[in-house]
Amino acid sequence: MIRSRFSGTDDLEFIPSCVYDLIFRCHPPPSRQPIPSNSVPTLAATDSGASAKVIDGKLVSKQVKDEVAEEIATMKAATGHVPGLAVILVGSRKDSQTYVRNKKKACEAVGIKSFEVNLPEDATEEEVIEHISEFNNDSSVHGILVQLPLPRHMNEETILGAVNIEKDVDGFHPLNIGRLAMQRRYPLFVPCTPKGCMELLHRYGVEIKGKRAVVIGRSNIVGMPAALLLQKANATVSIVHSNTKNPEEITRQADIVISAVGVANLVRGSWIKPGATVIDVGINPVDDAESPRGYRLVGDVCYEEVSKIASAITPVPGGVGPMTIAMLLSNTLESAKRAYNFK
Ligand SMILES: NC(=O)C1=CN([C@@H]2O[C@H](COP(=O)(O)OP(=O)(O)OC[C@H]3O[C@@H](n4cnc5c(N)ncnc54)[C@H](OP(=O)(O)O)[C@@H]3O)[C@@H](O)[C@H]2O)C=CC1
Ligand SMILES: Nc1nc(=O)c2c([nH]1)NC[C@@H]1CN(c3ccc(C(=O)N[C@@H](CCC(=O)O)C(=O)O)cc3)C=[N+]21
Repeated sequence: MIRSRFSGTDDLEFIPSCVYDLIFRCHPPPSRQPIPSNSVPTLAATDSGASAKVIDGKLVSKQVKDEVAEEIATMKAATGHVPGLAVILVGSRKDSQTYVRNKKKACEAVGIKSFEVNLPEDATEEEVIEHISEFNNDSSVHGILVQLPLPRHMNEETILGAVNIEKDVDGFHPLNIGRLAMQRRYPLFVPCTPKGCMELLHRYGVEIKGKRAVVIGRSNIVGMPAALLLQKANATVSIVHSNTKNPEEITRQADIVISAVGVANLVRGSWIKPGATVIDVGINPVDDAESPRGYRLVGDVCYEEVSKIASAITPVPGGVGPMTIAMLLSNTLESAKRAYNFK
């Protein structure tokens, strides 16, 4: 019965208020892992003009993955169970195939069992939902990820809404997003990329409370949840998007900038307040004949300029990207711990 209520966004309108209370009852935020002794050093304020500290997503993601692997081993010893993550890929986009392959490898490395379904580009929405339902009912699966983007003939909302919210390790279900947007409420899962940005800020000791933050981009999977998380952490948040008239002036007010746009070198040095912390989510391929792939990846931020003005900056690659995967593993472990009541 519950599953049918959660099975599509249209159904949300029909949830009576008593059920709403139940769904949105306060869920405590997950406890934070202690920062290990080999943790990254806390940032010291840098003078403007000096070179920014590099926020090393590869290093932090390794720390997170080590912590996840250790907890999984302990859970396995105590319960006999390991977490399971199911990934559904529709179509044959090369970039999506690479992401899925990398997720699978990362799962194996920490002891998460991975399940994979590959469907052709012309699969129907019903077929995808059938696979989701199977995973919803499989007790060895604790996380379900539907790789985005989906083919254009599919309704993303309907498909993401079919995932059991207790297995929504991407945090994309409308109810999890809804909880993120509510005061004093917490979702069962926070979307991995924005969660990875927050984890980087936290582990590098960047203060958020009372600071001004600007998020560039407002997509459902990155910009919007990133802005909500910063606001929940008591920053004063502005959002810059494609219709914003004076993005440079607004961004220059920020102590913390998160850019998630998909335009190479959009954010120039002149956009940044001296000493700001800059998190670059963008992943943009640019032609490079010298690279074995024929292209290399750059962020949204003009690294050369901004690293001279900011106090700290994430590189691309090696910044937010590896954190996204680490947070997916962490969310999957969190889900399995809940399923087995393992603290
Ligand atoms: N590192 C990681 O783990 C991940 C990286 N990414 C990368 O992050 C980037 C963004 O991804 P995603 O959020 O999915 O992208 P979307 O295309 O869904 O959203 C882009 C956002 O940027 C805004 N925008 C577009 N052009 C401009 C502009 N000139 N100035 C200001 N805002 C602009 C859009 O505004 P509007 O709403 O008005 O259209 C939109 O809100 C991509 O490069 C993607 O590859 C994505 C996911 C994970
Ligand atoms: N349901 C769903 N969930 C997602 O989280 C999701 C998705 N769909 N669709 C696509 C985007 C993109 N994304 C990235 C993950 C890792 C890197 C990553 O590890 N990047 C490396 C570089 C990798 C390379 O070199 O190719 C880095 O930045 O260092 C990047 C991007 C997750 N996404």
